[in-house]
Amino acid sequence: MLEEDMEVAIKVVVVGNGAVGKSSMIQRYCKGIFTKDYKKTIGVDFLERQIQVNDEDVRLMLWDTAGQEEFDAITKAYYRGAQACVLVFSTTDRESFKAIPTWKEKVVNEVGDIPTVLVQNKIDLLDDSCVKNEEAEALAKKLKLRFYRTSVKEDLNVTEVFKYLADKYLQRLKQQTVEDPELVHTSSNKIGTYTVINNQK
Ligand SMILES: Nc1nc2c(ncn2[C@@H]2O[C@H](COP(=O)(O)OP(=O)(O)OP(=O)(O)O)[C@@H](O)[C@H]2O)c(=O)[nH]1
Repeated sequence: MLEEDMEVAIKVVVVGNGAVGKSSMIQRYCKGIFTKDYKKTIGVDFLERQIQVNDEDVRLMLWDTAGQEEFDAITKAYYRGAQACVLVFSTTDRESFKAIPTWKEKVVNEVGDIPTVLVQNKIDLLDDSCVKNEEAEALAKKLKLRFYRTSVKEDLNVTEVFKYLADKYLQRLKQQTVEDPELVHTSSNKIGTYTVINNQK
């Protein structure tokens, strides 16, 4: 245990081009639902889910950021304080794959090196794939990221993505606590208060 009765809250940002399935992934994970309707995310929205990782209570706050460039100014501010990141591209959208390094850079520029995964979503549409397996794996290797293939529609691998991030974050937190016992009392792992400017869908 890190500390008796303490709940660790992790701010996770889910980023990537528009329509790759970011909102759907968060909805699937937090609410257990999937809808076929596409509604462009305006600005930022968040949902949360509580899980147990190695007997530790963890609250994941999943921040849904708009994939459209026009909302860049708003979303950038929301990367701040992020403790983990999901970089998403779609199996059927080559541009979304090509944009991954840029998304990673944007997050790193704001918050530095945080636990991050690369996700290829819409794996149920593999017949219409625009990205070869080897390419995706090579990118993950190049960026030194754990790689997951998901289908939010068919509920494949979504839980694993967030479990991995929570695990990785806790490992880092424990490591930091060993190195600096005071750190566990700082705001970095407490439940923060964030202001949602605009959570319209
Ligand atoms: N076939 C299939 N469709 C999916 C999957 N995940 C999401 N979709 C669909 O893809 C479309 C876009 O999904 P969203 O979750 O709105 O995408 P987004 O990345 O949040 O888009 P922005 O809000 O513009 O950034 C919707 O019609 C979803 O139903 C999947 O795994 N398989």
